[in-house]
Amino acid sequence: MTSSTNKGKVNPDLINERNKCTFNTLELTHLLDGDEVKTKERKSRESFFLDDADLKTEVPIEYLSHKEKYEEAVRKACIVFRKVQQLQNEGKAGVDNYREILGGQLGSALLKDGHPLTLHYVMFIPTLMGQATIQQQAEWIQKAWSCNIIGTYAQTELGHGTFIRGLETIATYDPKTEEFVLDSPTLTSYKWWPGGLGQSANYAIVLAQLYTLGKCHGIHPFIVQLRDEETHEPLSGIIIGEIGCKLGMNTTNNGYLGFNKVRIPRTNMLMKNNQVLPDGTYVKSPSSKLTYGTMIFVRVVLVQDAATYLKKAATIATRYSAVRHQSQIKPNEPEPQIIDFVTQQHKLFPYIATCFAFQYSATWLWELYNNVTGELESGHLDNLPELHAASCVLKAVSSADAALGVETLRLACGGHGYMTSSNLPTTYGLVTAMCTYEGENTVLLLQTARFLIKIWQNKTNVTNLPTVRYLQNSLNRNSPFEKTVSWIISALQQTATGKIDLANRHINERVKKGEAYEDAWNNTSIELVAAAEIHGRTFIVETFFSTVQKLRKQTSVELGTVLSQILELYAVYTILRSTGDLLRFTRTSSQDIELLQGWLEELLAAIRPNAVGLVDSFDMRDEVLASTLGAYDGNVYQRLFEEAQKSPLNSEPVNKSFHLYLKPFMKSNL
Ligand SMILES: CCCCCCCCCCCCCCCCCCCCCC(=O)SCCNC(=O)CCNC(=O)[C@H](O)C(C)(C)COP(=O)(O)OP(=O)(O)OC[C@H]1O[C@@H](n2cnc3c(N)ncnc32)[C@H](O)[C@@H]1OP(=O)(O)O
Ligand SMILES: Cc1cc2nc3c(=O)[nH]c(=O)nc-3n(C[C@H](O)[C@H](O)[C@H](O)COP(=O)(O)OP(=O)(O)OC[C@H]3O[C@@H](n4cnc5c(N)ncnc54)[C@H](O)[C@@H]3O)c2cc1C
Repeated sequence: MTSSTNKGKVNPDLINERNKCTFNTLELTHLLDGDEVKTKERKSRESFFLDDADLKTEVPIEYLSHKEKYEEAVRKACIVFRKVQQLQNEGKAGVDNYREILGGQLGSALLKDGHPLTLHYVMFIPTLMGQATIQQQAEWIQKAWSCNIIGTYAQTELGHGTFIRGLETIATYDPKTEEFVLDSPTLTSYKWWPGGLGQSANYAIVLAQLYTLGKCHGIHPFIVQLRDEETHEPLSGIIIGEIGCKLGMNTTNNGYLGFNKVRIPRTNMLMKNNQVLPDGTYVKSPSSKLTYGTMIFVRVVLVQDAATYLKKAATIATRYSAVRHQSQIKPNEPEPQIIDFVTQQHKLFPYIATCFAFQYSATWLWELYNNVTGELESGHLDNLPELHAASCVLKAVSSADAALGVETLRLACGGHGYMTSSNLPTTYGLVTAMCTYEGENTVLLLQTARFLIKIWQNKTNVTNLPTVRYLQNSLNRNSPFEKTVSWIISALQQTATGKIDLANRHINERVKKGEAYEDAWNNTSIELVAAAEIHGRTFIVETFFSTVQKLRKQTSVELGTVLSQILELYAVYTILRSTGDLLRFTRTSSQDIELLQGWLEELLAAIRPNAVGLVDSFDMRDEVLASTLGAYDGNVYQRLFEEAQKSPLNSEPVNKSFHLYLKPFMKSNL
């Protein structure tokens, strides 16, 4: 295995685990990357960034002040972006590469607590590409690609993040000067949160309520210059700053922004979808939701990012569990590796399986996204609702499970998992943010529920809608328990259908009793969210199943067996999370649940010899893991001790506070 960059002696427990592994880890690495060539390319990109001496930080960032953290992050971000441009010029920077460079793989290795310029690539450029006219793209895109301007995406305000129709920033068209006047009429209308906005970006896409000829037309995107291109001073009428410390992502430079009657040319409204003509006439696009396109794009790419962060945490916790010994299983026997406790396996292995499950759903979603955006370009909007519903539920489920997974894996490392040097707390900070940004998860699940209920109520023909095809006939499917993934999928589908049907009945009952439909919806929303969630999980299991079926045709028998085991584990674990619903909505009996539990335990035992091999296959370099507990060589205790020496408190034998406070306190008597 080549993932190690650390030349230290490998811990004997890990050597033993690697010797036990029943499959070729390199074969799995290639499969996860796509093929051998892609693995080689990824590794060469990793070296290109990680071996650059200028991108290393001497002092752990945790010991820097807030300001120093930011300054160090900008220093590195500029080097990273320069290198990205170099890749671009060599034609080596596709979306997958940006994903690595900005997300959980390389991004979080280079800038551990967030990148102050990410929004430039993740939302600013994609919005220009998706919402600007050809002429506007000619004006802005090149400047943005070459980073002559750095942008962000300024949508959320102090008062509104979710309900974007309620945004208060105003852009009023003045036909006399052919300009828009941007204004923040209230404190709650100040933009609040955009990444890089504080001190980094000099441009932003600003979402504002458009007024022309006295009429409001809802929110629209505008490109707005915020700072002077030479001095970086805020332009006249721009009130700007950083929002302060957060649970995590403390180097992303999230900012606030207010406008005091700031004028921008008419041509700075992004007009691919809707237009304002010079005389102020408003020309409407076929769908008002096209303005929301960048949000869909980011939700889609986040599913892969959730998988990547989970891979990182799973690698750290699994390797640590192999080298950590504690307690006794039988008296007078040596202390076992903690990975031999079945409860520990239950914390680790389902999340290893989840990494695969999310990666395969992310690939599926990315393909759907490309197909549907291609159709949108030629004016076909038919598949947009399904893309929106699928991206909402997959973003919500993957980020929620990744956050829960990272926290579970942190707990699985006991006290040492609480050290920032384990990198699990910082990873949690990055992942839990995903549950909120780009659409708060409950809100997104309700969007998917809206789609599901609409289909259920209207008895829509679902033949051509892959994510909901199962709704056609699964309500009354009552097959007896079989120890197969197909049975689990069928039972999950039946459960999801039952929950959708029940939520729908409850809405109808409430309406019949005289409630307004919207109140009935709100009063049924606990059930609606639960229905959407199980619908999402069902889809993830189904996609995992069909992917493994395909992959098994090309893998060795040994790897094929392991892939089937982790698929089964993910499926059984998922269905057991819904035991209550299974008993309610299918003919599953209490004995069947016992059989499922037995199956889960068998799978944990079957996967045990390959656990380290599986996470080794993720092939995350030590610099990517950045963890005292997760390094390839497993030298956990040396690393913990070495990292502790970096604490500034250890640089002198006696701290001045002893003389200032402790000693007088200890010597004085009341
Ligand atoms: C450059 C090259 C490429 C390289 C790039 C490569 C990149 C790779 C990078 C990889 C590393 C990643 C690193 C990450 C770093 C972190 C970055 C952090 C970023 C964080 C940024 C943010 O955080 S940025 C703000 C996001 N802020 C939201 O996310 C607000 C949520 N809030 C709503 O999104 C709406 O407010 C909400 C609720 C829908 C209601 O909207 P609403 O009230 O208008 O609509 P209604 O509910 O009334 O629904 C009315 C009808 O619209 C339908 N509909 C609604 N939305 C639709 C839609 N999008 N598309 C179609 N249809 C839609 C709906 O289905 C209904 O349809 P119907 O009527 O037929 O049923
Ligand atoms: C780290 C981070 C980075 C961000 N970056 C950006 C950025 O670059 N650009 C940008 O514009 N924004 C950004 N945001 C803002 C982000 O998109 C919003 O915070 C997010 O959309 C949630 O909106 P909110 O904060 O208004 O939450 P709220 O909507 O106020 O949510 C609070 C609670 O209300 C509930 N709730 C709200 N509406 C409903 C409803 N209709 N039904 C049921 N429950 C509801 C939610 O479920 C939640 O429990 C960022 C946020 C974070 C945390």
